[in-house]
Amino acid sequence: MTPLIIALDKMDCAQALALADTLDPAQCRVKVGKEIFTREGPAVINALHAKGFEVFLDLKFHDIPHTVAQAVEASADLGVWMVNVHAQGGPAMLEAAASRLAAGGYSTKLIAVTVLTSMSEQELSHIGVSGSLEAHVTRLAAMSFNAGLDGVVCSAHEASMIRKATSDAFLRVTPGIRPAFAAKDDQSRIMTPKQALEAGSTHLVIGRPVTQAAAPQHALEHIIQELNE
Ligand SMILES: O=C(O)c1cc(=O)[nH]c(=O)n1[C@@H]1O[C@H](COP(=O)(O)O)[C@@H](O)[C@H]1O
Repeated sequence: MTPLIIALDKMDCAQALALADTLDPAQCRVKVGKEIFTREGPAVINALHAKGFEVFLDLKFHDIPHTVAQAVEASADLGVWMVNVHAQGGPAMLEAAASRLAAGGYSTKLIAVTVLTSMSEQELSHIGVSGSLEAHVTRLAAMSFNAGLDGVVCSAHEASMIRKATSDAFLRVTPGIRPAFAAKDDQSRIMTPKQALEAGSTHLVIGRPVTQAAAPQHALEHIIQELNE
């Protein structure tokens, strides 16, 4: 199955579905995030499922364990392929979420955001995290692995380190992907799709380079071509 996940950001339901119509569910999965889900709710997920897409619901839950377990279960009830939480919520929160999905027999994958790809080491120090960014990401990834999650969201720069600290099967979902033809935007720790897979990513989250392109399907095909070169 394809490693590509296209982030449907900054859109309403009609725009997201129009964009999805230009994409091929055999070539990518789609990610529904806070902006569109807050506007449109589960209807957008149902519509994307009806078009044959597997959906990553990216709401990055971060709350007390009980609340997050309930929210993750509610997401799984929507039939989504993947859902995420913030690893910074701590081991009890992560374990509550993972064990709730396991107890319910859900196949929805649960992953945790380590350190956002927009953050630099300097910014991390502003929120009181001392030491290297890599060490912090690895610590959060190991914690997520031990709590029974399926993987993490991280920068491709950290993917190989995380694989070593966890397992090959532990998913490394990496945003901050910028094909050779695209602008960096607000992302800080970026890589091209090909570099990211070579560096140990299992899945690539790509938003603006595809969604803001004049011809999104053409941009997606360009990325697939870059991957195959
Ligand atoms: O969880 C995410 O998907 C995520 C985590 C992270 O650390 N950085 C990050 O950029 N993302 C998401 O990945 C997508 C990246 O979009 P582009 O920067 O437009 O490619 C956005 O939907 C972000 O919300």
